[in-house]
Amino acid sequence: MLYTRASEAANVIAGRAPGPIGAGVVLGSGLGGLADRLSDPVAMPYAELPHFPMTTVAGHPGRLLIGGIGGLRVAMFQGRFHHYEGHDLECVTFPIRVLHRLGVPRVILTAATGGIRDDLGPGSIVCLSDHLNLMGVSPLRGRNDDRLGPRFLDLSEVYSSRLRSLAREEAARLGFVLPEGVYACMPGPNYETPAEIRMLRALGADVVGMSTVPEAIVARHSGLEVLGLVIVTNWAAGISPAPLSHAEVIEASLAVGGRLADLIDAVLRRLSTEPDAGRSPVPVPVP
Ligand SMILES: O=P(O)(O)O[C@@H]1C[C@H](O)[C@@H](CO)O1
Ligand code: HPA
Repeated sequence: MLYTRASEAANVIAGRAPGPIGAGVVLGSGLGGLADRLSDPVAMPYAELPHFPMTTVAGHPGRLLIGGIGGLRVAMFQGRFHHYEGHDLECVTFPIRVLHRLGVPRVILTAATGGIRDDLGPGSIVCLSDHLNLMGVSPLRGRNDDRLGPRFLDLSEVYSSRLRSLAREEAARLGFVLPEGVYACMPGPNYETPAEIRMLRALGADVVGMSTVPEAIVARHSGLEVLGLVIVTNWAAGISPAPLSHAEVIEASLAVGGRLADLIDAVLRRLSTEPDAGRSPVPVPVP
């Protein structure tokens, strides 16, 4: 059962890195370098954690690091699972269920994306205001376990307006404007066609990717606050003058990753000053 598996993984993690954790961060393609900001990190390869699958995509090393950033203990997933790798969405979102069982109150989701809106070219950092789930399935499909969250979940505000304005303020302090945008989640692994990008633009999408949305839905199901910060690594298909490639995505992520790391670092330091910063000495023992 998912609840039991997530609890077992949480128990092992809490045993190896005891103490409350104030935030989780999921690092997207080529963004793993953010983990270098952690002080005194404890590294746990996914292979050493119960029920974790293996990552298979370049730029997703596959380990969990727990360490400090400005007074806050943070759990960083250096590598995520994607639906297109063949994992079902329960598996893709397992790290979020584990954060919930660890009692972590919020998660920052990061990703590489293609830019659709005219002002969101390569190198842009975008704060997600909403999403379009075009994967064709919800990660909440199947029997609901009420211990994990409600059957029918309200998604009126997936991406916390409180965290969004905090991120905007911290970006301004760092000297740049943080635009907001709507993320369209496509199934992948192929990139989109130019006709699909025209469709996504007409639907109101600003950036496009192949992840993040299942994690965001499960995080809300679990009662976590969500902040989505993505980088634009390329113009989307049909807008880009050249064919798209994952090598280009990784290269662009590495180029902008430092600025995104500065922003996330600043947001986490700011959160560390909040009264509930290091919530919850769980995990709850497996029943
Ligand atoms: O894990 P993210 O969403 O950052 O990875 C993006 C989407 C695909 O996995 C890959 C395409 O280049 O990068
Ligand atoms: O153009 C893209 N499309 C989908 N996913 C992506 N991830 C990075 N760039 C893209």
